[in-house]
Amino acid sequence: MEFLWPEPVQRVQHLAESGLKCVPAQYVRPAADRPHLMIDASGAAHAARREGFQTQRLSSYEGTSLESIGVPVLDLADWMSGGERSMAFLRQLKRACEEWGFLQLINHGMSEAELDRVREAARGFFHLPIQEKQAYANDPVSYQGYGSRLGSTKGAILDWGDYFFLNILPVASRDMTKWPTNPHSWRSVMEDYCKKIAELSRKLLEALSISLDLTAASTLQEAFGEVDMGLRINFYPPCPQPELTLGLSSHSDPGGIALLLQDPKVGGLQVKPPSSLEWINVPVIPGALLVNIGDQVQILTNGRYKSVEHRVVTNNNCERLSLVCFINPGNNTVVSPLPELVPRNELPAYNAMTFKQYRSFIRRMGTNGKGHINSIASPTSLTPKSQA
Ligand SMILES: O=C(O)CCC(=O)C(=O)O
Ligand SMILES: [Fe+2]
Repeated sequence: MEFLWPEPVQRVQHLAESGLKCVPAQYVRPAADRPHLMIDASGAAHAARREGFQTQRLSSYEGTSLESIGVPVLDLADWMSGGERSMAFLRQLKRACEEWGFLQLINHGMSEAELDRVREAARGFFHLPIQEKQAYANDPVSYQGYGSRLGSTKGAILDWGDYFFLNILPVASRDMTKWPTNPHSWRSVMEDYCKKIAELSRKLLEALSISLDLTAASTLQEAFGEVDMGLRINFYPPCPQPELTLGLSSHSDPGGIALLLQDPKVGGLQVKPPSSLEWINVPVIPGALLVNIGDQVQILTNGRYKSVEHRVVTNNNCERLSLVCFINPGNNTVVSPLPELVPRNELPAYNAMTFKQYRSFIRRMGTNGKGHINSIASPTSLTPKSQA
């Protein structure tokens, strides 16, 4: 049986390649959601740090100290080295998860050359002829394959981007008919990359649990059950009017944690941490992996570690590619705040539900800032201010 999207699917890449000068109406965001971009002398649009302030080049941060960039940078070699260095790592991790929900991870064990091979295979698929790609078209039930929208609400405003999504774990959830055979290296490169990311995510979950002082009987790993892992490759073509659209509209990731490999040359990711009223550009640190907290970890930690709103802005001259691995609780795992993290005499801040039920929000309704998680905040709890 075929499951259909509510409207015929347009591939954004092919719209962009058709040379249109204006963005079609269904991609135009309401004024309040439009990115603040600045146009430089050559006519190229860049994301502005703040409206009216100087343009920050997204692709180059030479001469900028990492501290002044914003999103904290953590060195996994500190965690692996033990002793005082790993204690310092835990303190930085805790702070990053409480204040930013995002961190840039360096020395994670994968070389830049290796990451480039992953990006190259991923990009190769999007540059295949359209007919070849259409054979992998996804549907709104499994989501696996080549896609161009999130959510199946008729008439929704669409994002200026295409993607490729696959279930990776458990292995039984894979639909191998959706795994590209072209480029030839695609399957082996992605399989190998996902294996390494899964291994890295186990280290991160362990560090996260220790940073929360969780006891061995009640770790995040335990609470996740059998991990569900997904891979999403995002492809954002150049956009003729980037000031009207978003490559990916504001959302927090529904799952546990996400490990994101940015395009090494083209920025576009912006985050809005709880203490900020403005969107902050996330710089590209070549070779780093971005790690971010998803809604399930916010729920499990009773709001202590935050999933943070993020979005992607487009530009008018460069395509952008990113790869995200989502590490989630098992589909049928019931997720609710860990009792150890709920203050005595307080009710849990969130209602319990399975991850599968939770994920159906974004799959049905699309991105919605932090609306999905806020909708399951328990009304009787003292919801932390930052989620209001
Ligand atoms: O492309 C990016 O940098 C972000 C992608 C993202 O947030 C997602 O796929 O959930
Ligand atoms: Fe995301």
